[in-house]
Amino acid sequence: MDQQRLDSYQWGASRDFNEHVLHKTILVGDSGVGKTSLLVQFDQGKFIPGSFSATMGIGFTNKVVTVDGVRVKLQIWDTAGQERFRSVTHAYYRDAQALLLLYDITNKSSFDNIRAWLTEIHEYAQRDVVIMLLGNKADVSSERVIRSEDGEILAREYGVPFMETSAKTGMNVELAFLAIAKELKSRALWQPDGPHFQIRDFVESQKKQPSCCSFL
Ligand SMILES: Nc1nc2c(ncn2[C@@H]2O[C@H](COP(=O)(O)OP(=O)(O)OP(=O)(O)O)[C@@H](O)[C@H]2O)c(=O)[nH]1
Repeated sequence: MDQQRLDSYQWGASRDFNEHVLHKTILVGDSGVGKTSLLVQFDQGKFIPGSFSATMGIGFTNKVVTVDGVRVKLQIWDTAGQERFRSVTHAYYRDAQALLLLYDITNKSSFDNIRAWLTEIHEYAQRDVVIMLLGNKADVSSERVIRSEDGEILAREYGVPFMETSAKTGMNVELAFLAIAKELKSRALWQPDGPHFQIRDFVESQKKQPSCCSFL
């Protein structure tokens, strides 16, 4: 890899974060599936239990993820899941490079609505946007109504990677963002003769690790 290209990808022309290569990533899914909680867990490593306050509109958090020694900058947008904000959030899809699409494993309608979300994504987002499906609240096993296999089947149908997460315990939260960062870095620094990163293969290989996907 050409060092100059790598340096300009990592550091940009100045030390101003906003002038670096920022990969815009958006969290979408029904209201209450845990988008804000997932972002707070990833950004601050904590879960704030208690009353649910729905996101109004949209906001973002900048986060640096180190991938194979390279700094990858994600600008993560947290959108409001409520229907009344939908026209606002559509406008943000266009320049998104990645979309994390969440449902709640304890809420059937949030899973059933995934197809509608994917239709919207295909209508408003770029054709090559990276999409990852996440079944959140995996810690609430007693209230589970969507089997992990159902998530797998749906993800396979749409050709997107899938994993279950818990914003409460942190399960797979870093892994989900790491996978997205790896894919975006690989695309940004793509070389014709270099290895091509496959996000679905990466996610599947990580799920097979003994340390993966535990609720403990
Ligand atoms: N047990 C458990 N509760 C969760 C998890 N993620 C979120 N919650 C709870 O679910 C509720 C909704 O979470 P939010 O993160 O606000 O959901 P949201 O998707 O951002 O909702 P909108 O802003 O309306 O789109 C809150 O009470 C959270 O504490 C999780 O992984 N496990």
